[in-house]
This record gives sequence, structure tokens and C-alpha cells, in this order.
Amino acid sequence: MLRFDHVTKQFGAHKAIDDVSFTVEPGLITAVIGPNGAGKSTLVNMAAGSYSVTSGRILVNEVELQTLPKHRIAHAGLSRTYQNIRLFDGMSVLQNLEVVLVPPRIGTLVASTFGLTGRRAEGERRERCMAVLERLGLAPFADRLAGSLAYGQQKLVELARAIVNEPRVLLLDEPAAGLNHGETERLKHYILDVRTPDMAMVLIEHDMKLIMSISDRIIVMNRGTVLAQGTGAEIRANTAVQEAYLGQPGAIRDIEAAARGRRNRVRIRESESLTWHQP
Ligand SMILES: Nc1ncnc2c1ncn2[C@@H]1O[C@H](COP(=O)(O)OP(=O)(O)OP(=O)(O)O)[C@@H](O)[C@H]1O
Repeated sequence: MLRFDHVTKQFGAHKAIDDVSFTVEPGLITAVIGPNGAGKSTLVNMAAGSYSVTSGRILVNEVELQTLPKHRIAHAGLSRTYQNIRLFDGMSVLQNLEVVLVPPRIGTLVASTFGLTGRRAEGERRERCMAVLERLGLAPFADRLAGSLAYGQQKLVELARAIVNEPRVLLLDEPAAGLNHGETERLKHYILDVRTPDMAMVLIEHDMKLIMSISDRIIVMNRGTVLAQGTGAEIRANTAVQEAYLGQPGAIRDIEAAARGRRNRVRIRESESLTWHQP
């Protein structure tokens, strides 16, 4: 479970996150949505240790993340992907997973004590990474340089790398950004496939169709605060959210209606990029 407890983040005089509290439950996909600059990535960056927390606490199963050095956060069970792909382009796809694999602590101790490091440990690591690649349909690309893959495949490698340590909390920062329809559908399939009852998943996205089709809960951020939270149906019915989206009640319903109607394809594109109304 991931918990934000009265979290505030200040950049100089600017309060990017203002006293935000919410909980992300295991087994669920929780989407965090909101206009550009609402503070979504800042939440992820604080949880992952990339940004300090000005005040408040971020906890994974009651372990306070901000008390840990950044490299220990993966050990605490949190893993993330980035808005902009951050693979090691010059390494193979397999190596991209191997370098982030956290060794089991007891296993490592026993292995080093009895001199079992080396080929066996390496073989086990490789097997574990290959199993993840197979699960995401990436096994045929294992030996290819990550930088040589198509953009959509690289996004999937990011997902593979994020789950290789079997995290308790998985933060996906705009995984569908830049993907075409077919790639987004494939991503959706894999996101649903990799979730487990023990994993709390946070999905930051602008693609409303994807959000509404896979999220169990939605948290709507606006100007550094939580504007609303609930199920998709609750969020759709929330007047404050409707007013924030495109500045008129019924806007989300309109987006969905547009998504269903072929004749409105141009409008779908505009709507799905989420033009937010800022009063
Ligand atoms: N490193 C930083 N230094 C200064 N201000 C920052 C920094 N990172 C984010 N901000 C500010 O914090 C606010 C929230 O930004 P954030 O990137 O979290 O928004 P977002 O909701 O993720 O937006 P987007 O959808 O565009 O990614 C913005 O006003 C942004 O300018």
C-alpha cells in the first residue's frame, strides 16, 4: 500500500503540491489525472526519491520513503517508469533489466559466503529477466540494443524493467504517451496482465479512454491539490471535475460519446489530449 500523508512540495515560493493525502490500495489500478502542471509527476518524483518532500510523509507499507536514500527505495518495494523513456540505449534489452535487478539479500549473503557467485547467480538473474521479457512479448528482442527498438517497444521495455523486482508499488508515468491506438491497446493488455493482488499500481495518464477502461480508482489533481477521487463513474458524475475539464458540465460524457462515434474522430483527438479549463 502507498500512502501520501499531508504531503506538500514547494519549489522556492511555488507550492506545487499542497497538503495532499490519499492512499493507493494493493490489487487496484489507481489513475492520477489532471491538467499539465497539476502536480502528478511531482508526486511520483517525491515517492521515487528524485524530489525531496517539503513536509508530510510518503509511506509504502508504513515505511517512510523520504527517510531512505534513493537507492534503497527499490528495496522498499517501489518501482517507476518515466514520462520520457530512460533506457540505457547502448545496452541490450536484457541487460537493461539485469542492471536494475535487486539481489535477494539473504541469497547474496549465502552466495558470497560459500563462493556461489558467478555463473549460477548470473544464470538465475538471466532466467528471471527473460521470464519478464517473455511475459511482455519482448523475448525476441532480448539481445537487441534498447536504443534500436521502436518507440512503442521501448515503452514496453520500461514496463518490463519496472516490474522485474516484483514491486509492491508500481508508478507508471504516462506509459501511453506517444503510442498509437494499437500500441496503447497492447500496453493496456500488459498493464492488466502484470498486476497482482499485492501490487498497488499508480497510473498517470492523459489518455482518458485508457484511464476509464482500466482504472479501479481515479484521483483528480488540480493546482497541487486533490480535486476529487472515486471510481470512474463517480468521477464522471462529479461536477467540479466536469467544470475543470473543458469548463463545462457534461464534458467527460462528451469525450466518451465522441470516442464512440466515428464521425467525430477529429473531435476525439482534441478531447483526448485533454484541454483543461483553468478559470
Ligand atoms: N524541478 C522543478 N523545479 C521547479 N518547479 C517544478 C519542478 N518540477 C515541477 N515543477 C512545477 O511544479 C508544478 C507541477 O508540475 P508537474 O510536472 O508535477 O505537473 P504534472 O501534473 O505532472 O504536469 P504534466 O501533465 O505536464 O506532466 C508545475 O508548476 C511545475 O512547473
